[in-house]
Amino acid sequence: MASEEHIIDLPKRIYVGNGIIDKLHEYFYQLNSLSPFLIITGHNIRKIVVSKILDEIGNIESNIEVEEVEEANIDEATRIEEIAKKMNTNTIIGVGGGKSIDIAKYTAFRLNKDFISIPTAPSHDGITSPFASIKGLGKPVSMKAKGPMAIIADIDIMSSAPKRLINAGIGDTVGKIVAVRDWRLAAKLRGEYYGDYTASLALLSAKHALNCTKIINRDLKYGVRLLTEALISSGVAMGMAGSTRPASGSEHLFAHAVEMLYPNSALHGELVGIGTIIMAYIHGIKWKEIKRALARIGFPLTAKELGIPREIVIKALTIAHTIRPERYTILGDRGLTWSSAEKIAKDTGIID
Ligand SMILES: NC(=O)C1=CN([C@@H]2O[C@H](COP(=O)(O)OP(=O)(O)OC[C@H]3O[C@@H](n4cnc5c(N)ncnc54)[C@H](OP(=O)(O)O)[C@@H]3O)[C@@H](O)[C@H]2O)C=CC1
Ligand SMILES: O=C(CO)COP(=O)(O)O
Ligand SMILES: [Zn+2]
Repeated sequence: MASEEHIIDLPKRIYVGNGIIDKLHEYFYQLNSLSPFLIITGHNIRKIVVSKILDEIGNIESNIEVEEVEEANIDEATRIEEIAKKMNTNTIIGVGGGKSIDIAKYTAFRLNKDFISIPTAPSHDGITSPFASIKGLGKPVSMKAKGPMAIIADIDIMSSAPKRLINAGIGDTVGKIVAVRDWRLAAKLRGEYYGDYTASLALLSAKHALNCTKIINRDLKYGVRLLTEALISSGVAMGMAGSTRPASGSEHLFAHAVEMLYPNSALHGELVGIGTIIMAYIHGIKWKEIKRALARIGFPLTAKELGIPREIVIKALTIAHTIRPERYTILGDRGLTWSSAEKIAKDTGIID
């Protein structure tokens, strides 16, 4: 069965390297980026990174505004959209983690402006993807947004992010092992279109993330570079598929369910990592190997370590299948019962 027609949304340029934030002015010139610029960032990143960006481009290009966001939710998105309209911006730049990047790309999509992605942590694969997770829009899953015209990934900055954020990026990426399995299952059982090429690309990212767990403890910068490339590539897979299907299956449904029931308790990638172990167990694939790899980097592997009550884990497993019923996964249409969810969470060591 052929997929529906869709536009493949890919970045024009990807800059990756050490200390490249100092070359920003040159890159903006190469990209022919149009001012006024609106920079979307978070409170911490404004101090650590945006000040450097302003030093680099601000003295030449004075037409810049900086706005901090607290959460990727619809209220913040609406506020930023009003600001962007008022200043008549042409280019929206997301500088930070997934939250700032998502608000930037969502606003750029709404107003049909250019979007530039400047990640400061390798914590999620939204760096490249033309999708954004905005809370308060009804469902906790991502929606269409603007893909970046360019990505500027400074490995020095990304390596200086807290270890927890780097580990979260590995968690988000190993999740593709399950996402692709779910997709294949949907193709077999439901006749859904399965994109072999984009699935392979997502799996390649997961393979590199697993490999990263052997490298990152002894060579942080090389490990972060490898991980960043895997995250970018996973975003490309989503852009090519025209959906998050290659990158999000039942492991993400579990993460979304926990986030709904117990908001802001853990990072997105941490929940995806736990979800991957659980769903790999249900699929009957290498869940122990994934768990061992994550243990190597000090990834939180229990609900206790994440500060999430065991009942939330079990409840999340029982409702995960209801979050995106149109996307078939190993959880099927009926999901897990309380007792089976409890057994699986115990067998995988996520709860006592
Ligand atoms: N669109 C997509 O396809 C995807 C979207 N996502 C979304 O991304 C979000 C998760 O992103 P994540 O990055 O984990 O979380 P956040 O963007 O919330 O960032 C977490 C924290 O890390 C801080 N931070 C970022 N970089 C650094 C750094 N270099 N040094 C010190 N602190 C830093 C941020 O600071 P500050 O407060 O200043 O920003 C923030 O406080 C979720 O909302 C998720 O849904 C995830 C995957 C894919
Ligand atoms: O987080 C994502 C991919 O890593 C996006 O997935 P969702 O479409 O489930 O929000
Ligand atoms: Zn994710």
